[in-house]
Amino acid sequence: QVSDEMIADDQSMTEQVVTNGMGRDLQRYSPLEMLNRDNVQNLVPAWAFSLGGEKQRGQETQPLIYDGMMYITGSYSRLYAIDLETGAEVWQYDARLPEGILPCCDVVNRGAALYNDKLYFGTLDARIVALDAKTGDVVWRDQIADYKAGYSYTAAPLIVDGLVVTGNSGGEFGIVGEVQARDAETGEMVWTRPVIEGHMGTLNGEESTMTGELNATWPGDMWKTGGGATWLGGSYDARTDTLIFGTGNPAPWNSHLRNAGQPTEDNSGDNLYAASRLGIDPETGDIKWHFQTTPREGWDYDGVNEVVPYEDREGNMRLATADRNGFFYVLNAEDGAFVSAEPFVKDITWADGIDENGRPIFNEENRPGDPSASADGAKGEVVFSSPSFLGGKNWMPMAFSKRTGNFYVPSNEWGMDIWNEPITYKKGAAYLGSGFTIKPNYEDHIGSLKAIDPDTGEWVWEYKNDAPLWSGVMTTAGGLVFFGTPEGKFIALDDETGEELWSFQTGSGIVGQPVTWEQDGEQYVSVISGWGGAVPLWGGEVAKKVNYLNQGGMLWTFKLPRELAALE
Ligand SMILES: O=C(O)c1cc(C(=O)O)c2c(n1)C(=O)C(=O)c1cc(C(=O)O)[nH]c1-2
Repeated sequence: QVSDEMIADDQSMTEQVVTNGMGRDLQRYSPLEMLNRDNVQNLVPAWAFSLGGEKQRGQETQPLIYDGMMYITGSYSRLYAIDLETGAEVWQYDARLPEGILPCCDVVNRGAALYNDKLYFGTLDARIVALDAKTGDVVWRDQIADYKAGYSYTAAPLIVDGLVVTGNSGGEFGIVGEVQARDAETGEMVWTRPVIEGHMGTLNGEESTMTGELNATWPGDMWKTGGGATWLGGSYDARTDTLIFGTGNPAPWNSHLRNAGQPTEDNSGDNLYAASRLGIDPETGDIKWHFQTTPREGWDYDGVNEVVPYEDREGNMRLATADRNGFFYVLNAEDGAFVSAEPFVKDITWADGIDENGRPIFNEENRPGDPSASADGAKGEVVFSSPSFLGGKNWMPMAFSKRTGNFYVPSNEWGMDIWNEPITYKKGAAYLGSGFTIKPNYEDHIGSLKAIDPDTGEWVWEYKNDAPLWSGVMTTAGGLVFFGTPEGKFIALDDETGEELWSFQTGSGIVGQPVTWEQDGEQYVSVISGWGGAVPLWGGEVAKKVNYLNQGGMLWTFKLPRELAALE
């Protein structure tokens, strides 16, 4: 049984990985050092596991490891239980999706959660399912929202105080972002927190508090379909007992329809709380603080990227997040107050920087134009903006190293031509009001893994990759940084220099999230391979450039054999 203590100590308990993020602070750091810079060249495959069938694409899962088992989710809302010793399948669960699901960005799932004797995972028809971890039998199942209205769910759930806490997806369909907390045992709803101003939360079945202030930052009824999907799930800072969720783009993309196209004296076009980070009370669902990365958002710069609690070199409790908009933010962990923001990509054109209050210094001429100002009203002025709407960084998680004190950030150097068009809301239909073409900013690379000193924002080193990076990163006390590439390589770098020390060709592009653990005195590393996610669907010319490999669905497990650990 996975206890609250095991969840709280997941980072230091090296024989298990029971949380998404290798700890609910999502540091993705392992204190294991058996495998290290001196012996990583001896890392060899132990076993591999195919997800089987025809559903070979978009494998974004992070494996969970507990009690001799590995649990992975697969694309198309599948979950597999695998024997950790042999790599043999023990059971599998297929959610059997209905026709007409509407995930915006591929049929992905990013992982499950473990608590007591159950596994929890989300499905593309916007459900949360609790399974018996031993048998795979359904214990309870509940609907998060209506998939016919464009809702889906791709994130890993988060377990806090006996609650299973979920986000939602659907920002491209004019849904309303929400965080929900259910009793993990029974599935009963405890609270809900819609994240767009004007909507009511609930607590124990009763209406609780309104989110924000009705119409304070949205014109007319636009808040009713305001987007802000909480589609990456959240983190938990135990030191302040705070859930931290990011919120996606406001809907529609066309900012001129949301009073966000022009600066206003009272910031009434900010469209709270889209493109923000929210600190939420796990007991009541109340918002404790908010920090909006992109007020007046107009480029699809979702604010969902993971927020990582950490201690800086002076012992301050901080939160770090690398936003789609290209800036790496440090916030105060107590109240989400702005501390600093520095660019983590080379070319940012939509803003000249971030001011001392954390607000962007907008470059107004790089905001896509208002179609209603054009001669026929059909298309606004086309502008070039960087980063592209897929972001300086997308969902693929960065890692913090307790060894170096640096963050390791998977980033992409690309921009886009973007324009606006008229659009009206229609249930279950795309609600963008924008068009775009992504362009690489450099000939020789789009992907760029950077080691970033959070105290200064300085880039310690950069590892360049031809294709856009789309996999999670993991650090270890052995001085290693693991990640994968769309070209199929699973790579270990030196955390101090960025030098490539080891790599393995996995056969398909990697968009998964690596983990490591200890078993019978030996260190193991796993990652899933299977190209997919938003790049092949939305990347246009860039996507063609990276179609090197076949689709896939293979979990690879590597180990450092005992007899090779001492060999250099
Ligand atoms: O607004 C949303 O609801 C939403 C959801 C998702 C998702 O759930 O996967 C993505 C996005 N937006 C998105 O903007 C995006 O770039 C994206 C990339 C991916 C992916 O898995 O590669 N998902 C999503």
